[in-house]
Amino acid sequence: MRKFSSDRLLVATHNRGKLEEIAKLLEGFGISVVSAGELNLPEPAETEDSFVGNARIKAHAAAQATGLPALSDDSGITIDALDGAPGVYTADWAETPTGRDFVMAMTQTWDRLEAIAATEPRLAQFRCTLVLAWPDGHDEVFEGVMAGQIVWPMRGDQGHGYDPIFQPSGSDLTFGEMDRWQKNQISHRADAFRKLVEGCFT
Ligand SMILES: O=c1nc[nH]c2c1ncn2[C@H]1C[C@H](O)[C@@H](COP(=O)(O)OP(=O)(O)OP(=O)(O)O)O1
Ligand SMILES: [Mg+2]
Repeated sequence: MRKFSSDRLLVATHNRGKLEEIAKLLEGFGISVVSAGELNLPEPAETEDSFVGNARIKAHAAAQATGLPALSDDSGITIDALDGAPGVYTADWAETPTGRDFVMAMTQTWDRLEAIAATEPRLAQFRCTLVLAWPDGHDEVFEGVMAGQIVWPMRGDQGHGYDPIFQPSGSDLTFGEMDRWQKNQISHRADAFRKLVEGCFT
C-alpha cells in the first residue's frame, strides 16, 4: 500500500458536514487540508452504482484538477427492510429543484418503512468508502460501517444529512444528538479512517 508523504491533501467533497468531520479526523497528522468546495472545483456526476465507483470518480477528478493527492468520501445509509435502499442513492432521495432537503428525505424514508409496516428494530447501516487518489492515477480504498437502527421522530440538530433518524448500536442517542467528537469515535467515517491511517499514515 502506498504511504502518504505529502503535507497537503485535497478533500474531494462539497459537503460541509463531512468536511468538518474529516478535518477533525485528520487533526494531528501535520497535513494541511483544502476542500473541493473551497476551491470551487466542479462536482463530478456520480454515475456509478457502487460507493467505491462514485468515490473513485470524485477522488480522481480532484487529483487530476489540482495535482494534489485527493481523498473522497462516498457514503450513505442501507436499510434492511428496504432491501438496502437508499444506499448509493441516499443523497438523491434528498434532491429537490431548489437543493437538498433532508427533512423531506427522512420523512419519506420513514413513510416507506410505515408503508411496509417494518417492525422494530428497523436495522440499518451507515456506510462510508474513502478513496485516496494520487495525480498519477494510483488509488487506495478503505471501507467503514456503523450498524444501528432507524428511529422516529427525528432527534437532534448537531449532525448533518440523515443523522437525526439514525441511532447507532449501543447508544441511546442518535447521531444528530451527538457532538462531532462523539460521532467521530464510532461513525462509519471513523471506521474507514482508522483503516486509512493504518494503511497510509503510519
Ligand atoms: O455521517 C453521515 N450522517 C448523515 N448523513 C450522511 C452521513 N454520511 C453520509 N450521509 C448521507 C448524506 C448524503 O445524502 C449521502 C452521501 O452522499 P455523497 O454523494 O457521498 O455525499 P454528498 O453528495 O453529500 O457530498 P460529496 O459527494 O461532495 O462528498 O449520505
Ligand atoms: Mg455526492
